[in-house]
Amino acid sequence: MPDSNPRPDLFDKAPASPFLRAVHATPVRPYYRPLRARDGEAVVDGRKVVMAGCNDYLGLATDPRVTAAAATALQTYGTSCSGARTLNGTLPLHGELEAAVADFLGTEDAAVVTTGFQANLALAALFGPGDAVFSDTANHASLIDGIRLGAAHRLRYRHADPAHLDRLLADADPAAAKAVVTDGMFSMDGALAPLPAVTAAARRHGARTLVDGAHDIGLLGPAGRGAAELLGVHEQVDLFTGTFSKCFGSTGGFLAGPARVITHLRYTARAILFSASMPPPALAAAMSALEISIDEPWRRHRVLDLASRLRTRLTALGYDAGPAPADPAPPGAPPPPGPVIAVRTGDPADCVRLWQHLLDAGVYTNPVGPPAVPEGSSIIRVTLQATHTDTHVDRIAEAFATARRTPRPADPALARPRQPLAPETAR
Ligand SMILES: Cc1ncc(COP(=O)(O)O)c(C=O)c1O
Repeated sequence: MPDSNPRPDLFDKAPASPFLRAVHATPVRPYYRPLRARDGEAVVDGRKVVMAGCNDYLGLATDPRVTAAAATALQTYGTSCSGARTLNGTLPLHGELEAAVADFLGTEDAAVVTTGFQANLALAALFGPGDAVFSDTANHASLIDGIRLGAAHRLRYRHADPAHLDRLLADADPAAAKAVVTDGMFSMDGALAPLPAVTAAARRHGARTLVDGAHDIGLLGPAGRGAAELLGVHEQVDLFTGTFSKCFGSTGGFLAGPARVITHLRYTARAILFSASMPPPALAAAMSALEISIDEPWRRHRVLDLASRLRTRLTALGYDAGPAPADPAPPGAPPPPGPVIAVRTGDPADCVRLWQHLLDAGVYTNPVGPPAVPEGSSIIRVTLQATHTDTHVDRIAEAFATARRTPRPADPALARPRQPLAPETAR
């Protein structure tokens, strides 16, 4: 007799999201594709293509100096510290990297942690009961999770909307300790947070400003210290988080700010206390890449120049390649200055069809749907690197041009009304 009332099974899960279901209804399989990337190119399925979907913006992850530093640390210290910093997972390299990060950002202290995601989870240790945290709706998932793990009241302000933030701050309990939390450069479309207005609103209401510089520290600003430096408010930011996995050719994360805060986090943040520390090769690679990024500013100038040229070309082809001027809403907000170009595509099937066309034409990109972008939207996320040649960029532009010329039932990537990328729902 079949069980008329079967018990639910935890393992019976529907495909993750409408976006993924729609993608899986097509023959295109864009995710978890094994590849090997180096110097602006990648080998995918045995074929060499232009790599336009990698966050190694400064091209340092395969730089021989960085890999040699990692190899030396590997030989000297082994593969792993096999434990957390507190007890048995601290090498001299951890302290040296922390000093270098603090020196670079001009903060009193810094703590390095195993990933950038964990750096943001560690923030939970700051957010106690009775506190209030104000979060941009387009913040990275790790920031959202760090806030959720904490005990503070969470209030979300509309993406890049400091007037909305200001209103929420004004309405909040005056007795609550407050923090405003935002990405510096938003990961999916490369738009800058309006940090001058955000930090001003925070100050007006006695709130601390916490900025995740995962995509912009090492890249933007006169000294490469990030979006806050570029926008002239580096000193107004109270605490930075970041990663070594994008500009700094490695893996790992950091928090940088006042010594008393960093000490508090070292002793209380569960993401630090209960996880094995950054491994030796990653530490040495990050240290080497940080030094190179400081010594070789041409890298950031080069990638920003290439991105600006490519963005112009894609827009001229008719693509909605951002910045959507309405996206970072505030008047006078600067356009995305960085190496992330979001080509808006709309329908998931069209998004992955365009992705497949680009790959067939020899260009690897990233198709992105919800929850990384708002429900109902999708993008082809194109990223550039300092190690790209002009020819690489020509090939990217040409692949997009041929997609435009390829007849297809109404190509939705073209001439589509601009859609803001700010998620309306929590991720
Ligand atoms: C804005 C932002 N913060 C944090 C992270 C997490 O960094 P990591 O990859 O080092 O865990 C990412 C990674 O994509 C990110 O984009």
